[in-house]
Amino acid sequence: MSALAYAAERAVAIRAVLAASGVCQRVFTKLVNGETITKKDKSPVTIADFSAQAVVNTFLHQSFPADPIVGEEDSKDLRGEEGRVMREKVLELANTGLDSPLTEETLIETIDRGTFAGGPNGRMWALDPIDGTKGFLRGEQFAVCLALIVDGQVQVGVMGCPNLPVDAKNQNGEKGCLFITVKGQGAFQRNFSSSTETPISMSDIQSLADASFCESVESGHSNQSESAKIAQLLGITKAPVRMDSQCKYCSISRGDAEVYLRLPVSASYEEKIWDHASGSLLVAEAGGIVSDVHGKPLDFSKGRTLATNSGVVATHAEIHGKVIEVVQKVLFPEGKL
Ligand SMILES: Nc1ncnc2c1ncn2[C@@H]1O[C@H](COP(=O)(O)O)[C@@H](O)[C@H]1OP(=O)(O)O
Ligand SMILES: [Mg+2]
Ligand SMILES: [Mg+2]
Ligand SMILES: [Mg+2]
Repeated sequence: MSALAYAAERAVAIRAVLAASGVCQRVFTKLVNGETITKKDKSPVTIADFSAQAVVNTFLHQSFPADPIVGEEDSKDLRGEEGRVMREKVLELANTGLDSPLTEETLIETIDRGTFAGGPNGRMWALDPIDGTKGFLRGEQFAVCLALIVDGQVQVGVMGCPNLPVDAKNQNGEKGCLFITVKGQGAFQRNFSSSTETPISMSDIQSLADASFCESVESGHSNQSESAKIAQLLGITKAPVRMDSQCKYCSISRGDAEVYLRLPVSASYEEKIWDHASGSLLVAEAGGIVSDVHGKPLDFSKGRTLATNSGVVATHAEIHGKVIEVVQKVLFPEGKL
């Protein structure tokens, strides 16, 4: 029997994401204010973001040394005397997730392997070492997200969600789950505590009146007043589930909610490929459709951002057309684009 496509990449991605998730979990209880830097775009970054990127990049380099990486973080804030305190903490933390320790020098080099510009040709990994840093800092949802993109198509996606209950019906039960997908091979969940994988699929509700939708906690990331109007027009009566990070893609993929809306807040913000690559393949493999607000597929071949897309609409395949129709009506009432 021939091995399944991308079996090696899948296995390495799982090991890398589990190791990086462990690093994030270990640091959480020890984080203090001074260990958070505010980036140029006003978003926070912590020692855990840098360390998780170093850990994943190390695993990728060991197994696929020729593959470029599009990673969110770079080492700028860790360099020189100014970055010394942060650099030492990142090094110590990253090495808790690695068998062969990095040095200060190899740490910087490893993090900066994530600076690839992306594009339409060949293999590349897209990495968000912590997606939803604000959720991470609040002790709520965040995800370590890794995807393999080949010629602009996402082929493998693995997401680690340390704070996500393994069963949404038991919010106080075990937490920490991994979501795994390979194009054409389905969507799976396993718990951090076991290697048994369970197939997952979206819920195929017949009536939108029974549906619930999820969206960002941050009103600056998604237009929540417009999503409320859309929900009302669709006949959705349940309150939205607000959650940080690509855990939203994971939640709808296993049927916790039916619709994920991410409506543009400003025309100038371009979504990053690492924020959507793994999650969008998971939803597609679980029976859903992911598009932008115009119904256009997300295009991962344009560089580090989804430059030709606007927002995200992810739903079960059966209701996607209807949801896009209403999204268009609310966002573009005059039919203007
Ligand atoms: N202005 C913005 N609009 C949309 N998304 C943003 C914006 N600023 C940062 N993000 C990114 O949105 C994602 C969080 O989405 P959500 O709000 O759905 O949890 C993160 O990837 C976050 O980056 P980061 O990875 O640094 O946390
Ligand atoms: Mg960030
Ligand atoms: Mg992110
Ligand atoms: Mg991030």
